[in-house]
Amino acid sequence: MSVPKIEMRDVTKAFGGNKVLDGVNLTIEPGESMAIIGQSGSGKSVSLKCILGLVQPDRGSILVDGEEVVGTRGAAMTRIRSKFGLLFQGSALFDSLPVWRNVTFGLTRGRNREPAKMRMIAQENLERVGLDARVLNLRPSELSGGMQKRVALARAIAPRPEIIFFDEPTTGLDPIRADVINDLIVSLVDDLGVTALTITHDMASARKIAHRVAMLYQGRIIWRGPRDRLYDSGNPYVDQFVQGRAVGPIS
Ligand SMILES: Nc1ncnc2c1ncn2[C@@H]1O[C@H](COP(=O)(O)OP(=O)(O)OP(=O)(O)O)[C@@H](O)[C@H]1O
Repeated sequence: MSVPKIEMRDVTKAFGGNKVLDGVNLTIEPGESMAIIGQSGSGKSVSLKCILGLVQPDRGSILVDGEEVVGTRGAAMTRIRSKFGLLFQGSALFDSLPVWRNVTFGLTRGRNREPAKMRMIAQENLERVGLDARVLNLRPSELSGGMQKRVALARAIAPRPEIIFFDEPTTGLDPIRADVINDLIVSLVDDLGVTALTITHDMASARKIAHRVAMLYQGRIIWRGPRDRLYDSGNPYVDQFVQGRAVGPIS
């Protein structure tokens, strides 16, 4: 078997007396698209930050291509992070910069390097997300929320990361625009052959984007399975959550 792209082993994290992760185990294979679902406050973002090396777990191990992330700093962590692309929840574009510089930000680290080449790279990545050259010189605030998401997607893929993290990719979009973004994510993941990890409470998005879904509850992964089992999991916690019922084992 190949080495998993990402492996979380018994990851535990508390903030003061609040035990947020209580032994999370999760394996994501190369080329796989995984979604973590769970209630607000269930620790989805904390799990993501642990993988990114932004939060240090109290216990456990996180391996990326077999390399330990926990406790890794400096140049070694920078090298691991160079494999990552991230689509933030609120798009997080810089409004002081035109679209093309936003898209190439990860390549130039904010410096104005080789503008002609960077504009070409921006244009190529914008085309991949269905935007044409007319947006290159616009400011993000001149775009709709759906277009801003596309620009943020173009920025996430521009450095050709091996792993892309999608943090609530459909938040703030109407259901139709959300579905357009879901479709785009599916085709980008397929075309670029990347590994993807999405955290979301949008079930339609999880079902569309992910090959497999894992549910976090009380600090543990209580269910994992293929996306077409999400509504047929046989797990009362998953059932209640995906159907959005107020009554059930989750109080
Ligand atoms: N830096 C921190 N310091 C203290 N507590 C934190 C910190 N980061 C997260 N928490 C706590 O950890 C818990 C889980 O938060 P997290 O943001 O991971 O939830 P989530 O599942 O991503 O929720 P949402 O869907 O609302 O984004 C919350 O109770 C939160 O208050």
